[in-house]
Amino acid sequence: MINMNRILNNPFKNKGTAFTLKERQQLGLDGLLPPKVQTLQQQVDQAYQQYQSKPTNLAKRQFLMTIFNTNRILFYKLFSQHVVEFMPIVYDPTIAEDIEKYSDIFTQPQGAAYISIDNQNSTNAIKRALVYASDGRKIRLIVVTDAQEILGIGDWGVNGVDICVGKLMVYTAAAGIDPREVLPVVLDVGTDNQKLLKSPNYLGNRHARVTGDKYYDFVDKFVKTAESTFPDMYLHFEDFGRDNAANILNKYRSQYTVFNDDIQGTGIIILASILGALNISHEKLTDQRYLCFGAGTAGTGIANHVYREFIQQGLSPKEAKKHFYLVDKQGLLFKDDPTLTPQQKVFARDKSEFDHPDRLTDLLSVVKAIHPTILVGTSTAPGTFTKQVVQEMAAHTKRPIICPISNPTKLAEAKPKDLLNWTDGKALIATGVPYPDIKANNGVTYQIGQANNALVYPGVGLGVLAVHATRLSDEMISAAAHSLGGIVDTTKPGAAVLPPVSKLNQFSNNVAIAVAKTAVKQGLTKSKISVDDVPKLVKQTRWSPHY
Ligand SMILES: NC(=O)c1ccc[n+]([C@@H]2O[C@H](COP(=O)([O-])OP(=O)(O)OC[C@H]3O[C@@H](n4cnc5c(N)ncnc54)[C@H](O)[C@@H]3O)[C@@H](O)[C@H]2O)c1
Ligand SMILES: O=C(O)C[C@H](O)C(=O)O
Ligand SMILES: [Mn+2]
Repeated sequence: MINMNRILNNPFKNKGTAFTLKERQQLGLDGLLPPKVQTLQQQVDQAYQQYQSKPTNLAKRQFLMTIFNTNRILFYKLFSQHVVEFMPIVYDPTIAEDIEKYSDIFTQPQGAAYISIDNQNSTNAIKRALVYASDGRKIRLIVVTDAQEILGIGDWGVNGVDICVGKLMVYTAAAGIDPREVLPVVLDVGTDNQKLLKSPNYLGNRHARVTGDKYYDFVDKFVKTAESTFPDMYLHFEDFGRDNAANILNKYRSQYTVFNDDIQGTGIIILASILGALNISHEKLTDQRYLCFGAGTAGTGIANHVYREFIQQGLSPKEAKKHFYLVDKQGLLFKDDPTLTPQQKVFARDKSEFDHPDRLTDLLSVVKAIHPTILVGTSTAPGTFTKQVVQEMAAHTKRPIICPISNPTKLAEAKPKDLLNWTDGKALIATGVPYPDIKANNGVTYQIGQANNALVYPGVGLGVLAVHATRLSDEMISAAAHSLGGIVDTTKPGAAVLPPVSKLNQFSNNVAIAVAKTAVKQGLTKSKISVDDVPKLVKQTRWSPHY
């Protein structure tokens, strides 16, 4: 009896109606399923019919989560046949709505590990949570969040667990990461979200965020316990707050194989977007002037990776820095500002460079003063790339590169259709969420590249796992960005700056091979591997859904 329950209730083992009659007998499942034995494809088709009947995106997501919670193979087979359609449902933007409502609509813990600073703040308690949640599985990938800065929607406390589950789904759908080897983890250190603290339904710790040493000690216990419990594990940090994200990455990256998606994943995808745009415009990177709008975790992370590419392409660090400008709430960031974060300080400017520095307090004035050729929005401030800003930028460069990537959709700095219309189709655009093709006023149909880190982090993970990389180096990150080139036909009018999501599987493979080869060349693998073996190892590491 116990055995039977374990199998039908174990999403990693359950096949549902696809258990053959013989299996049903052997496993003690006689009479526990309707008589018809279905193939995986029949289950997929039937599930897809049900999916289509759901009235809203949230209802669609919840339906898919039911499949996810009962049968992972069915879920991933279904996902694999509808990647483009499902990405915005299981992931961004629908996931944002799901996170906001998580406690109100809670039905299932989704196989995550919940680690609370209140009652699990010890190595033993953390280890127990990790061991119980992994239930005997060998974990090779953890996505962890403390949910302080979820997408652009802010602090969502324990509700943020969804982003880890969603990111992991994309790992498997895009790059074939074995779903049995992954674990979503949420660190609940409290929340400063008053709405949650007041809500009777809220399921997390009901107090303000713990900060300072106590917070860092807790994170440290988690990292060390996770690393010792799962020694062959790649640790992905997601949506930590601006004051902590870079600190945590920098603290652990020379010791463990860790990755911060908002800093590094976003760095890769925007660098790839820029390289893709320059392939279309035939301009040189080192001729560009870069303006970051919203200099937080993602903004400064991206700037840093693009800056490295300037150096890669021959500029000295001092020369390269001259091409970068950061704007945040206060306007252009200057060195004498005592509120700058360490990441902002790197690119802050001298007031003496400008005639009227005190006037540079809004985006339009800064654009007028510096004439950027690349504008990247990570501000969470919707609609801030106005017609005036964009036309001012376009007046001084032939093909302005514009990336409004604040998520979800409602927070984007601009809509791609407007950007195209305001610039007569000249803007080279990448957005955070997917957009359908756009027919602009000039008659050309434009494809819009999706600059979401989801296009690259799965491939990076696959590469790391395939060769058991011991660190994730800047060189591996740069290789990932470069590997996205050559897929789009850049001669076609309206070509996108990035390859389409429909080719996610193909280019995740390219990313994985590039990352893994670089790790091998740098000697950053657990054992010695030949570069020639990398494609084979990547292929072997890819899991695919079948019974
Ligand atoms: N497309 C992607 O792959 C991707 C990846 C990471 C982050 N993002 C998006 O980027 C945004 C920022 O994320 P983050 O993690 O860096 O958050 P963050 O809080 O670290 O950074 C946001 C920054 O914007 C600044 N800001 C807020 N309002 C502003 C305004 N009106 N004008 C100028 N600056 C303003 C804040 O002061 C802060 O420095 C989010 O919407 C997130 O979804 C997208
Ligand atoms: O989750 C996403 O859609 C991308 C990114 O990591 C973000 O924080 O916005
Ligand atoms: Mn994120």
